[in-house]
Amino acid sequence: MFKTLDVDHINVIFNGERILKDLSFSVHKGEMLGVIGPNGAGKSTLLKVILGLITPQEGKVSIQSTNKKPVIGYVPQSRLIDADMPIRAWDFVSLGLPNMIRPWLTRRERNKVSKMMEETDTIHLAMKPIGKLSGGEKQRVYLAQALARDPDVLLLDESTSNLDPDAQEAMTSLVHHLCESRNIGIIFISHDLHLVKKYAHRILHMTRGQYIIGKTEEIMKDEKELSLCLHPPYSDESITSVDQQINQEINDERIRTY
Ligand SMILES: Nc1ncnc2c1ncn2[C@@H]1O[C@H](COP(=O)(O)OP(=O)(O)OP(=O)(O)O)[C@@H](O)[C@H]1O
Repeated sequence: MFKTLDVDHINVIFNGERILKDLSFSVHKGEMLGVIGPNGAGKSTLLKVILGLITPQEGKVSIQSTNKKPVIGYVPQSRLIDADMPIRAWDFVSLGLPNMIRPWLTRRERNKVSKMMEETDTIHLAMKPIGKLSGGEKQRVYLAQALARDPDVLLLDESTSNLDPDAQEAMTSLVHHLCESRNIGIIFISHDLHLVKKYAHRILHMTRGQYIIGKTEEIMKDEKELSLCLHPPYSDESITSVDQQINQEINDERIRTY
């Protein structure tokens, strides 16, 4: 059973530039931490450090769990999957099972795959080729695959951002439900403040080298300011003369074409 994930004084430097600076926080069981911040703030880097894909120059990540080897599930924003890939959604989910050294599945493992697909409402897609599923269907299948490992911690990197608003809401609500029913820890990166506000228990707001972490209502107190900081308004002054020239050429082309 999962207890806590501790991120302890993490420092990451890329090409002499400090991307993560002395970042520390914890995620507890049954908690969903929303991570927000502008492009380049280091959000994905943080997830890669937790996954062990990037070794920080300083600091460490530890997971307290009754499992001898704590498991991390990961759902990316998207995956390159060939539309003609001859693999069914059911088999794709089974690839998430731990210790798959046999070429066959035991009855227990088969039941597990079916259960994960039922929980993520994808069982009706089980026999369809993965490449033929819609974006929203694929994301739910990726989630089922990540859950098949019985993760202590689940990491989602903008994993709903390609979906329409209803599908985003449905998937985030499902993840929120799984977090509480399985008592796992979830970290989800999102640029959608509405979703973060509704589903995160706490929020980590990252900017380059500066972090604020707190309860959702606390961080969202200045929602308008936060929104401006994450999505700066479009301004005519930011258009350079080169941009203007390109826009003019595009308009001229349109006039010529139509
Ligand atoms: N492997 C790497 N080598 C060098 N620089 C990197 C590497 N990975 C990321 N960076 C740089 O680190 C910074 C943070 O990148 P990161 O992907 O973590 O940002 P992010 O907050 O997830 O941004 P976004 O919201 O755009 O996804 C960026 O400037 C990026 O170019």
